[in-house]
Amino acid sequence: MVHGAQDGPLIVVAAALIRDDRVLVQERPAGKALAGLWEFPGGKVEAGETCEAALVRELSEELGIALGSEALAPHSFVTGTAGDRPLLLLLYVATEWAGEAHALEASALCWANYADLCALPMPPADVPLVAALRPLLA
Ligand SMILES: Nc1nc2c([nH]c(=O)n2[C@H]2C[C@H](O)[C@@H](COP(=O)(O)OP(=O)(O)OP(=O)(O)O)O2)c(=O)[nH]1
Repeated sequence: MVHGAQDGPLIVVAAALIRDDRVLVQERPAGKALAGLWEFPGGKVEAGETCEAALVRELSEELGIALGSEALAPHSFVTGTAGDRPLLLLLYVATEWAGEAHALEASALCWANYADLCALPMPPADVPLVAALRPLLA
């Protein structure tokens, strides 16, 4: 996508889906930027979309699960870069959704406890998000 100097940061929304004190992370598939790294499911907010609507859409596309915006609790954020562009990544927490998560776009899924999460290779921007999730995980 072409972007200009007037553009703000790239806004990415992601979810920490928590079940039994574990969080769902997915492996970015071959062919995508950061392939092979593990991430929280989510993606870019499209023009005209609210952050919550974008995340509800991404969770449906990537995992096949359904939830309403009200099920997304704002949790933490980080700033970083995505390629040459400033990145603002907003992490929400959800504990209730409908359906079973499947890797519809990722190469694999993992329900990770805190030690698992620390051992998985993740994008550098995710490090503070992992630390912020510590109290919620086994
Ligand atoms: N979903 C997600 N993206 C992350 C995380 N950490 C991190 O640095 N990112 C970055 C990677 C990408 O530069 C960007 C997300 O872009 P993406 O390409 O996955 O978004 P998308 O699903 O809308 O993908 P696409 O339609 O453009 O292919 O945010 C994370 O934990 N989850």
